[in-house]
Amino acid sequence: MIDGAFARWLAARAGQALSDLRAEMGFADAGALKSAGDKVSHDLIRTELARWRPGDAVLSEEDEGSRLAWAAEVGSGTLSRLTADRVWIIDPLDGTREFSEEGRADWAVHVALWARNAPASHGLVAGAVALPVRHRVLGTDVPPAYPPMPVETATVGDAKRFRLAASRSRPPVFLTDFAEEVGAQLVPMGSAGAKIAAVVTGEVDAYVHAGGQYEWDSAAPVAVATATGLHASRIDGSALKYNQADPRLPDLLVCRKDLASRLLAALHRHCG
Ligand SMILES: Nc1ncnc2c1ncn2[C@@H]1O[C@H](COP(=O)(O)O)[C@@H](OP(=O)(O)O)[C@H]1O
Ligand SMILES: [Mg+2]
Repeated sequence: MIDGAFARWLAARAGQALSDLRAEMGFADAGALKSAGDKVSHDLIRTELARWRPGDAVLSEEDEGSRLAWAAEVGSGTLSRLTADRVWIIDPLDGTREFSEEGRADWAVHVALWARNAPASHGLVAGAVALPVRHRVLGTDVPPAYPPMPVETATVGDAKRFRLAASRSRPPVFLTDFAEEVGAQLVPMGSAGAKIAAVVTGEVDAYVHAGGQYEWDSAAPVAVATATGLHASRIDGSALKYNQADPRLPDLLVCRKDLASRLLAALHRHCG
């Protein structure tokens, strides 16, 4: 199976396991549901990668020391992903908080493949984002149409207003001022994958994040977004880089290409 189709299959399987877990455990103990979700999805993805892509390295949010490995291991040269030609960058459950809240659909499974000799600047050659509650998997194997087809926003009252997705729990500090300047209506949402998927499908026009994130939070959705033709970059306009020694990737902008220069200029004024 080619990598894009494999990523779709894997994200869908993990998403199904997470939906089953939610149905089994219910929502009475949010902490237990979050921990079980992270573990069930991580274990499933790790097992299938070991079985079907045994020669590839893996960077998963749920690996022990995933956030700190760069500090401890880079010096000793033991971090195998840094010399590997192919690295799967995985967030087994993005939007863990929302996963544990009944009725919410803004959580996702991220599966991305980084390759050393990739033509794209970010190095991502395949990716899939599963949105289990929506029974949808977005993937690079069948990139969604570009430009996105905006959905009806009539219920919001101002259908033409620019819609900007941002974290509902940790939005950038400059977000309110920035939104005001660009005339955007804020759409708070959980999960980086769900927010980038909302840009891909046209539910929102852009997603801005700053203040902290890791490679696994954005790799798969950025792979899909760029495969469709969307703009994805750091908020200073520089390229998103993956499989770096330090997996922190604290900010990003995803939007249609025609909006990018205006939004980057405004971002520069607010945080440059
Ligand atoms: N300031 C921050 N520092 C580190 N991670 C952050 C962050 N803000 C958001 N994230 C991570 O980015 C993902 C999307 O966040 P949000 O829902 O707030 O937009 C979440 O991933 P996980 O759910 O996989 O932990 C969250 O942990
Ligand atoms: Mg995440």
